[in-house]
Amino acid sequence: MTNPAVAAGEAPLGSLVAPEPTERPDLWPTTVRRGPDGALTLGGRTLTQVLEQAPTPVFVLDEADLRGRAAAWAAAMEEEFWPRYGMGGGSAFYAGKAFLTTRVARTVLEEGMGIDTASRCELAVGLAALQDVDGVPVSAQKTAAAQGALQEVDGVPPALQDAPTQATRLGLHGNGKTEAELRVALQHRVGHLVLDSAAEVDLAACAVRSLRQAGVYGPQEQGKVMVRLTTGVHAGGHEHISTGHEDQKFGVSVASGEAREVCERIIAAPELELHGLHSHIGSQILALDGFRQAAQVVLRLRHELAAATGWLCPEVDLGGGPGIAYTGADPVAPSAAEVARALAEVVRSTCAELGDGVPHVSVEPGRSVVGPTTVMLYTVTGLKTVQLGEGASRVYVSVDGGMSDNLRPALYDAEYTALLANRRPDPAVGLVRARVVGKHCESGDVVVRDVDLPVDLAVGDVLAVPAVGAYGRSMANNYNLFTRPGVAWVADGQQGWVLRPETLEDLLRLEGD
Ligand SMILES: Cc1ncc(COP(=O)(O)O)c(C=O)c1O
Ligand SMILES: N[C@@H](CCCC[NH3+])C(=O)O
Repeated sequence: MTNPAVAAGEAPLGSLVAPEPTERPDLWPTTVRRGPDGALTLGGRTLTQVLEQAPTPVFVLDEADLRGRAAAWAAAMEEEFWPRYGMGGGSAFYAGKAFLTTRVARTVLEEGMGIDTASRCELAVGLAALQDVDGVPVSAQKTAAAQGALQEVDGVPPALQDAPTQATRLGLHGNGKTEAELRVALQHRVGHLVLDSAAEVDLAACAVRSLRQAGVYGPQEQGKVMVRLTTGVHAGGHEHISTGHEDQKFGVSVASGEAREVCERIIAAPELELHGLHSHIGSQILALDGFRQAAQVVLRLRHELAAATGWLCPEVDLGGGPGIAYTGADPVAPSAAEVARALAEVVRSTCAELGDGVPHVSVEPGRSVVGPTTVMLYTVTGLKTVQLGEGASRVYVSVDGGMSDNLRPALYDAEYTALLANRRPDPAVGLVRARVVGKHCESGDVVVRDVDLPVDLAVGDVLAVPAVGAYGRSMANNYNLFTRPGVAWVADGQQGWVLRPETLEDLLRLEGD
């Protein structure tokens, strides 16, 4: 068979074939391989077995892989920053925004990570999981007034009235937090309550006063808070996911002096303790230099604050952001151990230069914990060939999902790849340049912009898109009243649902009169 040509200026045909799991293991969940029949197997289950219980479109999460990645991050931070090396200790918090359910939260907590949350419902899920895993006893001091405070926040279920009150393995982020949200976090003594603005300092102080009055806090007890700094370091895969530079909504600027003012206010406030300084420079970062630069800015501010006030912040949180590979064109991303080592080196040398003790150092990776653990399975529903002139053509491959289950291509021009999953591609049949598209009424509804697929691809074939675990299901939506796909877990030959597929009933349940 003669392969059709690709358009001028495009990558040569054959260069955009999705790597097999054996070729680029970093792209795929650890247990994915081809079975004897040529179809993929996931978590010890054949593709047919997976699809019998979880038809396409479906996310499939490899639970052993998630455990391994969470354990690797926890171990890397502990090993690099453990006090026996003269460091102040280290910890890793999973950024739940990447994908959070109670099961996912329990899994990462069991493997030694904390959980960073960014909304009241993420916090509620983190609290529920923490209670399951750590069994932290319910506060004996909980009063009716405090229960009233909890109820003020919609979406924090009554079950959380019994939540642990020493949730130091949780964090809460977000710009524009309300006093009620801050109060819930303070009531549960989340370990990383990251204030985002000067206004939040006042609200947090106010919340502590009300918790003292309610008897939830002792008369002198302080709320432990961190401050999110804007370090001026620009990094990340796309403008919309880069967050350390000055002209954006998060954090307080170090360069303008606002950060120092805000921190000094916290140090002076009787209700608050400045537990740490926080920096998050962006997401999908593959080079480590930005992290090093940001760490230096944070540590210098810590030094200046100590010189001015005598208070040396015990902790520094260097945020999330480590990237992953999405296609065969991406480099293999730095491992958790490599990132932790780079941070340890810069923290150690900068503190030595400044003459400061080394702080406890934490990180908040999301994408690199869950991203590669999950593949999306789609069924091919249609094929259309478009002639591009001069013999070039492109095949549009429609699948039974689209921008409602993966918004990243539309939002960030994100690149993905797709592998024929239900049979081994036959090298003898040749390739076509394909664009995998969804079923939504938008021409920008693209799942994979460019990929080379076998010429004999047919309706009914199954495609696997790797690396969709982070910001896939978590940013899924109901456009065109699509029901959001489920997330199946697979492990040791078993499977179940992390999240069941949404149904029409789920959508109709919310309708009003
Ligand atoms: C404050 C904060 N921490 C952690 C993360 C997690 O980032 P990533 O998934 O890139 O590791 C984000 C998202 O970019 C974030 O905004
Ligand atoms: N949602 C983004 C990452 C931003 C994370 C939040 N700060 C993505 O899909 O890449």
